[in-house]
Amino acid sequence: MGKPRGKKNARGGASQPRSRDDKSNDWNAFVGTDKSNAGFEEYYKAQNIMPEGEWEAFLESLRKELPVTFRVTGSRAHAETINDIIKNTYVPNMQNVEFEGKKYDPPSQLSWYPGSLAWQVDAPKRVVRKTEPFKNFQRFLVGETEVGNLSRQEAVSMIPPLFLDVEPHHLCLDMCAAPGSKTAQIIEALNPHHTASTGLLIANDSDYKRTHMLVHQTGRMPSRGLIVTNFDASLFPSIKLNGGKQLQFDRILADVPCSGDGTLRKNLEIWGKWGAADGNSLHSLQLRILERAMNMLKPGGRLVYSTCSFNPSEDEAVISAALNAKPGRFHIVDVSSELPELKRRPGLSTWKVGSQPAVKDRQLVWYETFEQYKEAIKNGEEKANDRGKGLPKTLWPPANAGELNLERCMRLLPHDQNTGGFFVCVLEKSAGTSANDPTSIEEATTSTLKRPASSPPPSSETKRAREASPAPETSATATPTETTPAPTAKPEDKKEKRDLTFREDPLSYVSPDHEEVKSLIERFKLKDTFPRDNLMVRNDYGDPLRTIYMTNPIVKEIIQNNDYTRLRIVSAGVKCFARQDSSQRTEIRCKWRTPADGILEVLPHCGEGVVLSATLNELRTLLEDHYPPVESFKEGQWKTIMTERDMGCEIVKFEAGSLAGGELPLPMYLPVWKAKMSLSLMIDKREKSILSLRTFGEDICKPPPPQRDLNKKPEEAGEEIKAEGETAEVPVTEGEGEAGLALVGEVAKGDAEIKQEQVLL
Ligand SMILES: C[S@@+](CC[C@H](N)C(=O)[O-])C[C@H]1O[C@@H](n2cnc3c(N)ncnc32)[C@H](O)[C@@H]1O
Repeated sequence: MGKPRGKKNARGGASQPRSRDDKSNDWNAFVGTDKSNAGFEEYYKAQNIMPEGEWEAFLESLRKELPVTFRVTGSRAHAETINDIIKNTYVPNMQNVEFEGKKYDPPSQLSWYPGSLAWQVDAPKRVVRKTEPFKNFQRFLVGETEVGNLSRQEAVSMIPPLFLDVEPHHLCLDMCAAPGSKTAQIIEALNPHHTASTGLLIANDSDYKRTHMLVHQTGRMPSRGLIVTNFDASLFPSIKLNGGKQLQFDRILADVPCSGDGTLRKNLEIWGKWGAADGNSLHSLQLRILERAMNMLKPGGRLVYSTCSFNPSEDEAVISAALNAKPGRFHIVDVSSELPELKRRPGLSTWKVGSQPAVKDRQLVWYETFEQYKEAIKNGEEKANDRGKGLPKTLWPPANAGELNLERCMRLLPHDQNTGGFFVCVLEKSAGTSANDPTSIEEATTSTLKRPASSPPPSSETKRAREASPAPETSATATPTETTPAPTAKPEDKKEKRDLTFREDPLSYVSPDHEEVKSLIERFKLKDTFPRDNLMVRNDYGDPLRTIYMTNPIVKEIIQNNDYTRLRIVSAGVKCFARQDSSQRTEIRCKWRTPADGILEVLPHCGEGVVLSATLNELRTLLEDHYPPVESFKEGQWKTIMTERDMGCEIVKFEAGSLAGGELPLPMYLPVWKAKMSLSLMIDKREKSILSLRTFGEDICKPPPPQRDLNKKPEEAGEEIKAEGETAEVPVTEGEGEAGLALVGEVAKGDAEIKQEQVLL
């Protein structure tokens, strides 16, 4: 089976290859420009996805604007507090909102969502834009989403991870993960109280650019147990562990690319493009992804298969074909008692297969059986190809469909609870199943050679590491020195050949005795709990050059037993320390700061007196000026402490409360850089502005002074001299937008593409 062709649609699948402009298909004669599509109606009426009497309600619901829904991100210590703010501050203010003579309800909680942590806003966008209470609420939503306390997500899309039933020790795989909303839910489940999880999540997507969306998205919910990979999920490689063991997953989510007709309420273009061929052509890829997932699942493990398509050819047909490919080894789990308030429809045990040949009227042709279809091909009545492929036999209901418990699958219909459409099936592997499944397609699917080269050039970290370190051939035998320590011992010698088409930076672990690690331990008074042997860098030689990531032991085991290019690892762990470029570098004992992303990971290991307390007075000054002199702060404990502190990074806890014209509902941890005479809040300017708006109701941040070329003298660079000959220290992050903002314990990242998907209301 080939990859879907044509442009990608909202669900990452192939879109209708025949475009609206394809005159030969007489498109406009077939498809209305309004929200209707005769082929869609004919197809789904025939499928009996609901009783006939409900058809009009179904269509009517599909034509309505989809309500905005969002989750309070579950693993935050402050989730309840955020939920209470919505419930007790905003909702009461949104009673009795009237617009153009009509009353609109305030946001309501989704009854089926655990802990009532998910919300729905029914008011249409224009009401939100034009009425003060909703406008205020929107500002709150945008701010909290930016900092990662809320996550905008379609209600039905929240469902699959809930049925995955993830526990903190689980080894999980999210096969088609981008942009990452379900990935975030799995991370939350792995880290329920933001404790260091022993579990693993590999978040994978075949689209390289989208893996970077994943990296940004998961930056809001950093996890030491996270790896992001870039693979065709149907070819996902086997992963080696210590002692030659092979990794098997406790939980796998296969949220596969699909035709996406369940998203008709928000992707209106689907009304014009829908065709039965879309679902038919995706079936085989979906099946291969599901079968690959089945092979990698631990006996007794759970696998959730989901699509946002109503189409049985992408849903029940895939499930039954996969079950029949492994008779007796998997069963569909009866989850009718889980999430009892969630209305769902049972899966179908029989369905129809329709073909839409590329002829003028795009008439649907039904084929009762595969044999009938073959006969039609033979007689020349049907082209041998639907999208050039021919329909696979597995599209038709198998003879044993009635025995597979397909009714345990769930179809979410829009008119049941005012949502989009979705299909979810929970599968479990029998506990007695052999780990090495004899029908495993592993051998045939693990070769990275099959993957086209599509990687970007190496990043600056790699280049820098290559410049700073000996060439790989010689480094293996080089004697370790202070500055280029040997990589930590690996359990086995890596014999795998590198896939040179994959050009992300390598990963290696820093020696726990490295001088830079010692400087971190000294600066942050890191306790014995600090996982100093789990510090990873993005170069081959264990050199902490710019960024240090923290991983957990299972991630380390994977990285040390598998060539990173074979696994196509885009990122791993949490960015915990970033080197601070500074004009005063030589005088600074510890040249590392904690980026806001990683602050929560470092926090539990910090010794007494490391975390400094501050108020909104200090925050105001730090936001107003990029490098406020210590002098400029009000007299008090903060100023006294700051005057005495060594240069370097401080972790500051800004206490909750109302002060200085601002309000902070929850405490917030942020990194502050202490220079000789001045301070600097170490978040990027965009995040400063967001924080300012959120806390002080206005953007109080002055524009940053021009960045100084550190190779030039201040006077050459035209730099402002701050005080007593001290030059302003330009906080050099790894690119604007990279620094996160750890508010209420979590982080946010800027990413234009994610923003597009996440624009609230
Ligand atoms: C429905 S979206 C996934 C949505 C995601 N699970 C979420 O909740 O944010 C499908 C994703 O599958 C990816 N995809 C398409 N074909 C794939 C393949 N063969 N292997 C892995 N991912 C694939 C697309 O790039 C797209 O990001």
